[in-house]
Amino acid sequence: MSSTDTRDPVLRVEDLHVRYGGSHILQGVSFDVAATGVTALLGRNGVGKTTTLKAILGLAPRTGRIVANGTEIQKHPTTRIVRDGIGYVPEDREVFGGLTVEENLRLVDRDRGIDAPVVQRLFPDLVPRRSQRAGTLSGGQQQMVALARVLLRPTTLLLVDEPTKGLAPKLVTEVADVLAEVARSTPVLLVEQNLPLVRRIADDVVVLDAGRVVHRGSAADLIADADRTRELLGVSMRKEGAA
Ligand SMILES: Nc1ncnc2c1ncn2[C@@H]1O[C@H](COP(=O)(O)OP(=O)(O)OP(=O)(O)O)[C@@H](O)[C@H]1O
Repeated sequence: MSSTDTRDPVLRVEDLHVRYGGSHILQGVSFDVAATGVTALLGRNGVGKTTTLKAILGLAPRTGRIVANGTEIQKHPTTRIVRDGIGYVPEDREVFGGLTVEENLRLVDRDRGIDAPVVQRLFPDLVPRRSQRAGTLSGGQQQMVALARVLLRPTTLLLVDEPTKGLAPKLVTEVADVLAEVARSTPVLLVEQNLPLVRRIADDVVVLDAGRVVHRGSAADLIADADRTRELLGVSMRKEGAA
């Protein structure tokens, strides 16, 4: 048996700092992302969640240690980090509204596009919409195009920033289902404000406050503790709350 534990994290972040000018945005953030399932990165508005994702990707000026798949990446440029398998779906989705679903996907995978097995398996709803302009899709379907575009490349870890922001409840559920399915094969670090969704699909949570980690643990345990959740996030779930 190798000494490598299958529970070794896919990502380890140690003492991550980000400064913008005189602002010290991340102040020594450390956490692991498990090699399976969904790890949710939570926190009130403006605490540094998006900055954490950008720092992992090299899109924010950072110091500290970041180990992905056993390799230190904190000195690598973004192009290499992405090429080595860290996928990123930013908050604004960035689909090309004037292009069809198929064209959006062919920009990444010229040969297979929507016919790629990963798209057929994870995003079957997109298949009959291959000739539809992406700008006319629902917000949930646009999110699926954005996810599919990233997953067309070999991905060992997927970073997803607030994928359900602004979506109607039914579409939130659709996106949650897709993310849960994605996470069966690719670990996900998810920034999300929707607690019912976090309870439904996340295994672990990391909570930031003012640029520091203030809580790490199981998603179910945190959300079951309404007082602690309210203390950390300013909101909590009623017991009967549903996703
Ligand atoms: N490029 C930048 N230059 C200067 N300050 C920035 C920059 N990007 C983010 N910030 C600041 O860093 C802090 C953290 O922002 P960030 O977007 O990471 O928070 P967040 O937790 O993702 O918030 P939200 O939930 O509102 O998206 C905020 O005070 C923000 O104004």
